[in-house]
Amino acid sequence: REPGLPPGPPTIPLLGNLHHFETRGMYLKLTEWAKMYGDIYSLKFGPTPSIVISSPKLLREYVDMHGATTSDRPPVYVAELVSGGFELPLTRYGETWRIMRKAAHDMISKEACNRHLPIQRAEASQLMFDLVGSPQHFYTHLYRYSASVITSVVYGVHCPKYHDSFVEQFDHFTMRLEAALRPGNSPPVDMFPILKRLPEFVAPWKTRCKEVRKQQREIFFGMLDLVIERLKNEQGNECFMEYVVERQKHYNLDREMLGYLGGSLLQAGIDTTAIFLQSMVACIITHPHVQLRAQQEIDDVIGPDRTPDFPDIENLPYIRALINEVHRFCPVAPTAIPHASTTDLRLGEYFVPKESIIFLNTWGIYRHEDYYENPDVFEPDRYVKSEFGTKPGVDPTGCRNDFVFGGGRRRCPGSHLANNSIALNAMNLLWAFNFSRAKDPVTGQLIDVDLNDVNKEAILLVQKPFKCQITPRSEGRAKMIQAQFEAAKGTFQQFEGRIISLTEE
Ligand code: HEM
Repeated sequence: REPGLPPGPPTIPLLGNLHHFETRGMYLKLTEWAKMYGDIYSLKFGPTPSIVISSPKLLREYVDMHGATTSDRPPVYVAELVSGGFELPLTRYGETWRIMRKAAHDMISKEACNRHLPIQRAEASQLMFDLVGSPQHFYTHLYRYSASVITSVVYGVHCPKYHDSFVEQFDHFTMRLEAALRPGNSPPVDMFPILKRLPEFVAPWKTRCKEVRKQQREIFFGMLDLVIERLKNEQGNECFMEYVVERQKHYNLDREMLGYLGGSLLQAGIDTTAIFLQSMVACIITHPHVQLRAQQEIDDVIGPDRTPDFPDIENLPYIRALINEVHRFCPVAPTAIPHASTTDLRLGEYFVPKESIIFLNTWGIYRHEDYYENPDVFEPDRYVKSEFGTKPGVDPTGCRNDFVFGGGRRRCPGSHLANNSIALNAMNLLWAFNFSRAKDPVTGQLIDVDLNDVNKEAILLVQKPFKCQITPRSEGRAKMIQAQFEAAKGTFQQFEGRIISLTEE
C-alpha cells in the first residue's frame, strides 16, 4: 500500500488484497472492513488502489462534490468484450458517455417522467389484475410489470405476458449476462492485463462473453430496427427511441450508440425495479405489524371506493417511510457500481492516485450504527420520526434517502421513473391485497421467509425465491381491479406493436 492511501487490511506482494477478497456477498465483506478500518479505507487489487466509502458525510464530500474527478468507471475487460464499452452504466467517463447520458436524461428526467405516468398506471392495473388471477406467480408478474414499463417507454412496446414471450427471454438472457460479468467467473484480467492474451481454448470465459455479446446485439439492435421500421411506415407511437432516432444528428448519436442507449435502459431498468418490489413483498410478509399500519393509513386517506393514484403518495407518510426502509434494509445495488478517479485526489489527510477504484458502500452506509438506531432491524417508523431515518442527535450532513441510486455525476438517471413505479405499486398492492406467509400443502405449517436469504452470487441484492399468500382484501376491491384493467386496455393499444423474438432473424 502506497504511503498516503487510507489504511486498510494488510496486503501481500503482487496480489495486494485480492487473495482474501470475497466476491460472493461482497457488500458484507466491505462492511466488515469498514467497521475495522473506518468510513474511508483502501484496498489493493493487484497494483490498482481502491478506496471504499461508507458514510453519508464522506460520500457527499468525496463523490457528490468531486463529480468532475470521480465519475469514471474502472475498466472491465469482460464488459468490453460483451458490449464494446457502450453499455451506459459501464461506459468510461468521456464523450460517448456524455452523449448517451444526455439523451437518456431527456427521456427519464423528473419532468419527462410525467409523460410516462399513463402507461405506468395501466401496467400497475395489469399487475393487480394478474395477482388476483394467479397470485402464486407473483415473481413473474412483478418482473413482467417492470419489463413492460421499460419496453413501452423506450420502444413503444407493451409486453402482456411473461411466459413464452420477450420478457421471459430477456429475463433468461440477463442471467447469462450476469454470469459472464460476475467477478470471480473470469480471472482478474483487469489487474493483470497479460491474462487478456490467453487463447480462447484455455479461457472459456471469453467464449461466454462472445456468445452473450451476440445475443445482446440481437436484442438491442432488433428493438432499434423495430422502431426505425415503424417510423418508416409512419406508424410511430411517440416512444423514446423514436424521439432520439428522429434527432440522431442533434444528439450526435451513431448507430452503435443508439442501439446501446435503448439497450442500456432495458438492462438497467428492468431487474432493479422488479427486485425492489420483490423485496418489498418479503419485508411486508415478515412484518405483519407494518402491513397493518400501512393498510390503516391507506384506508383512512383513500378508502375502499377508488384505487390509489400518483398524487396520493404525498398524503401517505407511512407508505413513504416503508419505501425508504425497504431501500435501506434491502438496497437493490448494495455496492452501487464502482466509480474511478480521473485525477490524483486529495481527500482530507489522504492522497488517492489517478485511476483508483472508488466503491460506494451503500450497504455499509445504510447499516452504519452511528447513523441508524438498530440498523439490523426493519422498522419504517424511523423515517416517520426523522426525515432521513437517523437517530436523534446525528449530524445530517450528507444524509439522504436515495443512497441506493448511487452518487455524483453517475447517479442513476432512472431514479424518477423507478420512484414513480415503486410509489404507485406500494400504494396499490397494500390497498388491494393481504400478504402473508404461505402454507406448506403437505404439513399445513406456515412457510418462513428469511430476509437474509439472498442470492449471494448475484451482483444485485436479490431475495432467493420465496412463497407467499396474496389475497384480495375484499370482493369489491377485486371487482374494481377487474374494471380498472379493462379500462387500461385503451392505454395499452398505443403500445401494442410486434415484439421480436431473440431467435428471429
Ligand atoms: C429501484 C430501481 C433502481 C435502482 C436501485 C438503481 C440503481 C442504480 C445505481 C446504484 C446506479 C449506479 C450509480 C452510480 O454509479 O453512482 C445506476 C445507474 C444507472 N441506472 Fe439505475 N437504478 C434503478 C432503476 C433504473 C431505471 C428504471 C433505469 C432506466 C430506465 C435506470 C437506468 C440507469 C442507468 C442508465 C445507469 C447508468 C448511469 C451512468 O453510469 O451514468 N435505473 N442505477
